[in-house]
Amino acid sequence: MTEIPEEWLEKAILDGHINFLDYNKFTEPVVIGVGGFGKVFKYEWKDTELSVALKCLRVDKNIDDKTIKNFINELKLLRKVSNHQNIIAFYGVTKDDSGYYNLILQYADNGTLREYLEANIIKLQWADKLRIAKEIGLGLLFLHDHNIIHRDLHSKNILIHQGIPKLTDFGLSKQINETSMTSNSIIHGMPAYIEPQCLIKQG
Ligand SMILES: Nc1ncnc2c1ncn2[C@@H]1O[C@H](COP(=O)(O)OP(=O)(O)OP(=O)(O)O)[C@@H](O)[C@H]1O
Repeated sequence: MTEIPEEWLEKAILDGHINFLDYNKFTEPVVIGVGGFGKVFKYEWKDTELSVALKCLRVDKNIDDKTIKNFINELKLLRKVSNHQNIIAFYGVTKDDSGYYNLILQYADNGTLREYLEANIIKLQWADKLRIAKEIGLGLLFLHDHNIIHRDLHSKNILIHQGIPKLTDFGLSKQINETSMTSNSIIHGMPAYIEPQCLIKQG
């Protein structure tokens, strides 16, 4: 049966599978980035004193089904794995004043790994770099233990919060099961980070 992504989301909220939070719980929006789904804002979450990142799915007439599917895919996978220290925390969804759904994510205060390395390259010791590499590995291991492959891992999809790496951006990720193991040969992700073997096999 074909699943209509937005209907799936509404049903999951209604059935209590996804935490839905009132948009008025979030204050002081600041734009922090723009991604495939739309703008990303930093907000302060009243009641918790946490900063959060709201990732908006801007559904206008130009949006394609693939973008909505990636958004829902990210949400489904985050639900399963976001309780690991090296994966961005996922708190639920909200609907903004324009009626758009937003993912509510932990705010990473040091930005992306790429930005963090650029800003701290002189200060960082080998021990820090090794710890970061090890923690990225732990995040990946946790994904793989849940049969999830990220498929778009690069330095802009790893965020740093208080010096700790957090894997993010699961839009292209995939839950592996027996049927999908053999059937998918499409290449995804940022070209510079794609495993060379994948390109050879395509040739
Ligand atoms: N949780 C977060 N904490 C801090 N900054 C974030 C967070 N999520 C996203 N950002 C910022 O917003 C930018 C865009 O994020 P997003 O994940 O939507 O897009 P992307 O990875 O650039 O694009 P795409 O979704 O198309 O792969 C990031 O590069 C980062 O700078």
